[in-house]
Amino acid sequence: MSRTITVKGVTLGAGATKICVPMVGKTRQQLKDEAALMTTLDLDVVEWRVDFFEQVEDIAAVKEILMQIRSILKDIPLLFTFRSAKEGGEREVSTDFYFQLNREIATTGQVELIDVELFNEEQAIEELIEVAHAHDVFVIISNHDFDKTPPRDEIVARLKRAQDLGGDIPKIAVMPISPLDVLTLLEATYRMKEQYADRPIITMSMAGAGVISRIAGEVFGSALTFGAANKASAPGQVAVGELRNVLSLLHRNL
Ligand SMILES: O=C1C[C@@](O)(C(=O)O)C[C@@H](O)[C@@H]1O
Repeated sequence: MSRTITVKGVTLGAGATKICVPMVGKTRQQLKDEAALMTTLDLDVVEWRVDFFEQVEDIAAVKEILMQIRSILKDIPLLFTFRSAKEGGEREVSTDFYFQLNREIATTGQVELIDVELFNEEQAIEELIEVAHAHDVFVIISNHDFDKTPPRDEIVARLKRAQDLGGDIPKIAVMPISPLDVLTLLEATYRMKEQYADRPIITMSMAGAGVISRIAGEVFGSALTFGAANKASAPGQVAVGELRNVLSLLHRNL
């Protein structure tokens, strides 16, 4: 497995931490406007958080607007994410629908990456990865804890599990209760990167105290950070322009 992943000319896992900005529109019009806004920002990857879309349960409608988003974004790499309510997203759907949606989108040729949540049946995840890879789509395997920060070794274990399942990019987002929790996340990130990871990983500690983790990725080993345009998709995301300045500052001094 390669230590870096390159999508449409953007390399994750080498150099400065890259920036991903989520689109959180509810309606078709909002999504089209948001996609146009994305093309004006200094970002590397766009995430479509499809759980915000009011017609998400209609796969044909999702595909139709996806084509339009794709044509507006042109060559910007696109990550497709349905974030379930239990992991901080906007809604819950059946597991069958969740996998069907991801499977169908992975085969459209319109997205470069999909996000699949780790806490699902192993076989279903492996089957989805197979379909995605057959269509040259990379798979992020993610986990989110909006209530707390698990112990360091548990964070590392989840990232390892995502790697062992065959995810191209293991990812975890956790909530700090105290600033020490942010250190726990950073230490877990560094450990994973140094001792186990053979591919890029993404980690973040959320909310205000966690902001430091969203900018320090290049130091500790997180390949991608999420910044906000109009509306954040999770607590602690900083504005994309400011984010680039700080990431560049760190990069120049490393
Ligand atoms: O998983 C993540 C990370 C995130 O939760 C964050 O904390 O920045 C934001 C989500 O949109 C994305 O899917």
